[in-house]
Amino acid sequence: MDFLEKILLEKEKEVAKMPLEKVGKVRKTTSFIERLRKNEQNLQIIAEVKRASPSLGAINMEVDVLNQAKQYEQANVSAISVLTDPVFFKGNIEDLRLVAKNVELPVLNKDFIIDEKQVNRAVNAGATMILLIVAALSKERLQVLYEYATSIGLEVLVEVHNEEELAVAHSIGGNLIGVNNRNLKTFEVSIETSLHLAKLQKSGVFYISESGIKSAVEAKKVAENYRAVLVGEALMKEKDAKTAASRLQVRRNVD
Ligand SMILES: O=C(O)c1ccccc1NCC(=O)[C@H](O)[C@H](O)COP(=O)(O)O
Repeated sequence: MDFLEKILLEKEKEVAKMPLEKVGKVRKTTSFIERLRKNEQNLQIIAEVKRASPSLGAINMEVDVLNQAKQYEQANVSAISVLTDPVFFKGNIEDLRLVAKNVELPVLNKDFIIDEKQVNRAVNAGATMILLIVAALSKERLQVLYEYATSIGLEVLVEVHNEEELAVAHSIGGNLIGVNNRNLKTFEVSIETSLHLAKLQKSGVFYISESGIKSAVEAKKVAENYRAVLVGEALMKEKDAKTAASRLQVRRNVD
């Protein structure tokens, strides 16, 4: 069994116990895509709240979640991602609720979403975006969850890792696609994944490079072909997360 299968097995147990909430309205904010449209010149940041991970174990277990989110906001990031998986990432939905209540920014519920119950819970906690991972869902289920989420006003980041998954993300009409540089089955991380898949980009779609961005060096490598980067570990390990997030907003050479 690979790591992703292990995570999904636990997720099924978690979701089975999760109550079905009646979904409310999506929190109002300038959407993430709107922010990307307005800020083409510099690489935008989705800054993540990530206490721990399956690949690293503890990253920053003592984090003051509100303070971390405020530092991200002061650094002018375009969105905040909150990991809500309790078993492998030591997160929870209350972290997301706290962040969403205290920032104006779009908030991404980063989790392994396999069921509408999780989508409703995300909206009710203040998320404006969810993640759907192509490798975690059948194409049919991906399409159903994508349509459900967008129909209630969420933005959906569709995550891929290879050419086949990218084709699936395009075929379901994904307009916000995240290329994860981390292989979720082996945890291997390579920026080459983003560089390779950049050749297959389509117009009208916003592409984000996820994972393994540690400094302006990696940010510059993807800046030409990607509108934003999703960064967790590098920001969670920094004392001054605001400065660290600001440094990643490199020029994109798009004049
Ligand atoms: O981070 C992991 O170890 C991990 C393992 C298995 C599935 C997902 C995993 N991470 C989720 C993410 O995609 C990252 O948190 C996110 O892209 C930020 O990555 P990084 O900047 O490398 O912390």
